[in-house]
Amino acid sequence: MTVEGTTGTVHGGPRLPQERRLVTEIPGPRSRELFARKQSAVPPGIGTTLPIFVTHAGGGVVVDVDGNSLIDFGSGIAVTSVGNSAPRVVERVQKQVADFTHTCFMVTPYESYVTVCEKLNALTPGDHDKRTFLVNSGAEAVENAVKVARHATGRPAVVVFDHGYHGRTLLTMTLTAKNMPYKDGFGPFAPEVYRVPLAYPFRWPSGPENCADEAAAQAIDMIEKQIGAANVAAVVIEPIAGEGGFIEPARGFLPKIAEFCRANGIVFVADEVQTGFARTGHLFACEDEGIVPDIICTAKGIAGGLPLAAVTGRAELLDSVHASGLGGTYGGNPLACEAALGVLETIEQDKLVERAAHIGEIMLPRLRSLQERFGIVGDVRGRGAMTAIELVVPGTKDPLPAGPIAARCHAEGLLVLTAGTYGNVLRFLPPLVIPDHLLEEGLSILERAISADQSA
Ligand SMILES: Cc1ncc(COP(=O)(O)O)c(CNCCCC(=O)O)c1O
Repeated sequence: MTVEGTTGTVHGGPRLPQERRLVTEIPGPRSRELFARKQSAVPPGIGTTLPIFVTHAGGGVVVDVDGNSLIDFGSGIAVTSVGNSAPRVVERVQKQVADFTHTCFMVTPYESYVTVCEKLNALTPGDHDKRTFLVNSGAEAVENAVKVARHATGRPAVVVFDHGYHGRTLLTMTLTAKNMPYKDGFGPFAPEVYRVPLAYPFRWPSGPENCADEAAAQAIDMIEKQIGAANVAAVVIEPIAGEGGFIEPARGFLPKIAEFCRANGIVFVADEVQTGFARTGHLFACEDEGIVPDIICTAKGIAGGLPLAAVTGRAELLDSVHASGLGGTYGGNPLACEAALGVLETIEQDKLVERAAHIGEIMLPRLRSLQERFGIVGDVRGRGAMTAIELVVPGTKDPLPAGPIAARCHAEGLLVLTAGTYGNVLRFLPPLVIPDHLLEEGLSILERAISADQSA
């Protein structure tokens, strides 16, 4: 079956009508009832971007309990890249769930775990000998990457960057930059974590042209003078900062940092939890500047919604850990492993890397036209199906909250997410299988939301 607007034949394809359909206000009455129950059962610390309660999802839409069909520009935060309930994922998981649901790979292993690791060892950047092990979340993957780096190097320090996001566990919360909502009140934090500047072109003081060289020089100087390069186990960086605001580091920055790590025996850890698995128009975002990380952490898009994450790295690093020094009960659950195999098949057979690049070719020009028309659009950035606009007071770099425009989009049936250290970024993460007509319709809703905001 070919889904209109895709670059290939989408296996099976979404079973839901690929349309925006509003039959009530957003959220509708049934969702409002359910939200009241949520408020009585779930603490408010678990936030809600858009309080519609979902019953179905697939292709480029989510359908709620009131019968509304909304355009999905969120993918569950960059997770359902191959589409919700993607056919190959469903087929594999349905068979697996009827065979066995869990044995704990450390107790009695099973083939699918090994197959996933073999594929990640082959597909991730670099042709060196690699090993992979599987965990349950992005934070757990980053935690374990740091454990391995410290164990392999015998060094304590970890270097991260302004605007970085790495998770909500004690260590990954410490690695994360933004205080509210991620860190406030949860200290004391983990020791031996140090933060250096990120090459943020839009906000670099001397302008984007000098950003890569100056930011790299400042970061390296801080490492050498304040930490000591010989004390650093790992540098952890996102090839595109996700929660921090879809910041593409100025070109040249990542290669300089990677070279510094190589020259000083520092483990370069690429956190591709949000950028991985075709999202940016490459299978992995590191490929864009030819970066070969020593360790790469992946999650989100890896298993189409099933909880899975992976740590893939140089064999000599991962093999340095003593027997049973790594692990966890559920890591590499068989259902999630089958889902991951379905995802990898779908990415390859439905040419979703090319599809992501195509989505970027549609979205970025439209976002740049918004920048030309509306002064509040201060920056347009991103790659493939991971793009964003940063909102500012016209003529300044002063942040404008993205929430009100996101709310206008939600009311019109477009699910969009915000991001950014300053809460002023609208980010766009559509499923890679979204049909072109829904992309176009979603962009038109965004344009109307910005225009209405300007008129308000
Ligand atoms: C780069 C990068 N590394 C690590 C993580 C953490 O991945 P987990 O699977 O959420 O633990 C993320 C998760 N990003 C979404 C966070 C949602 C929220 O908690 O508000 C990421 O983007």
